Amino acid sequence: MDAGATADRCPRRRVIPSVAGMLIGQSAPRPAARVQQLTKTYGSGEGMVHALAGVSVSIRRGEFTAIMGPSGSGKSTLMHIMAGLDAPSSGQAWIGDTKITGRSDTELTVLRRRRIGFVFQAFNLVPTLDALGNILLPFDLDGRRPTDAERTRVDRLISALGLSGRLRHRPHQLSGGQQQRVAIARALATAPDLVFADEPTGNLDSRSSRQVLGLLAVASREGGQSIAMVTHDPIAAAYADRVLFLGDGRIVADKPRQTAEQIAAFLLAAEPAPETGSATGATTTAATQQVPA
Ligand SMILES: Nc1ncnc2c1ncn2[C@@H]1O[C@H](COP(=O)(O)OP(=O)(O)OP(=O)(O)O)[C@@H](O)[C@H]1O
Repeated sequence: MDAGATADRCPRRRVIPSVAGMLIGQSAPRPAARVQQLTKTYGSGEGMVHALAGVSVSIRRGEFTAIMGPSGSGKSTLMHIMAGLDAPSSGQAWIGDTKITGRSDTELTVLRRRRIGFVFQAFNLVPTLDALGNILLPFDLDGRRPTDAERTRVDRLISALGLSGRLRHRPHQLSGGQQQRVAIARALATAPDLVFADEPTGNLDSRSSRQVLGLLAVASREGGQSIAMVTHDPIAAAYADRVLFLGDGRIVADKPRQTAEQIAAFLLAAEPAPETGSATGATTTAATQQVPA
């Protein structure tokens, strides 16, 4: 683990000399995560799939980034490699200043536990723990109890997510949406530097979705947390500061905050052509073009 683990939260100020010899402070926050020339190939021969075909991109610190694209475009693969849950076929990945490609499973487990929060489609809740036990699990796994300030923060999350009346329920006693909200509270409980969320609103009604997206937006805007969220939903992506679009395992567009209508229009224009003829099994999109990191 590198020494930058705690320092990463506080972007260093890069000092550059002006022409007059004065020193001008310029904020140059390092990215929360980045990948370079990432490829991921599954299978071989005729069945080979290029899930990622040379992706270079950064998740900026303190920003809420949405990752969109057609089904099979590589969104989950990219997120899993960025989070150290999967290894690329080639290329490199960093979390903060820590290069994660080539690290051992043990090192990656500690890194994830300390610095990353996860919300996945399959909630990954522990069936034998009640909702509160699941929410507090990151502290248990780190071998410590929450501080008073952390407990206050957790209580606020529980209340904001409407879970106060469900804390003693085990996952099988909760609805899908409630389980999803428990997973979100757990992901944000330790205020990790970086939160990866894969379709976090996939199982939620529109009111719960707004609550969750609002929480993620506040976590980045006020808490300085960096959020990377995979979503198919233009309304969800409209909460983000930045929207990355994937197609054919490549970044095809990188846009600042968009309205849901702008996002939907872009997705429509990028829909796969009827006859793709792709040899790789990946889809060809009208808007496919590599965008530099
Ligand atoms: N374990 C695997 N074995 C073989 N192929 C895989 C595997 N995981 C993913 N793929 C393939 O890699 C490509 C990218 O998959 P990925 O799950 O990253 O796409 P996605 O954009 O997240 O899709 P969706 O929106 O449907 O979840 C797809 O063609 C998929 O079939």
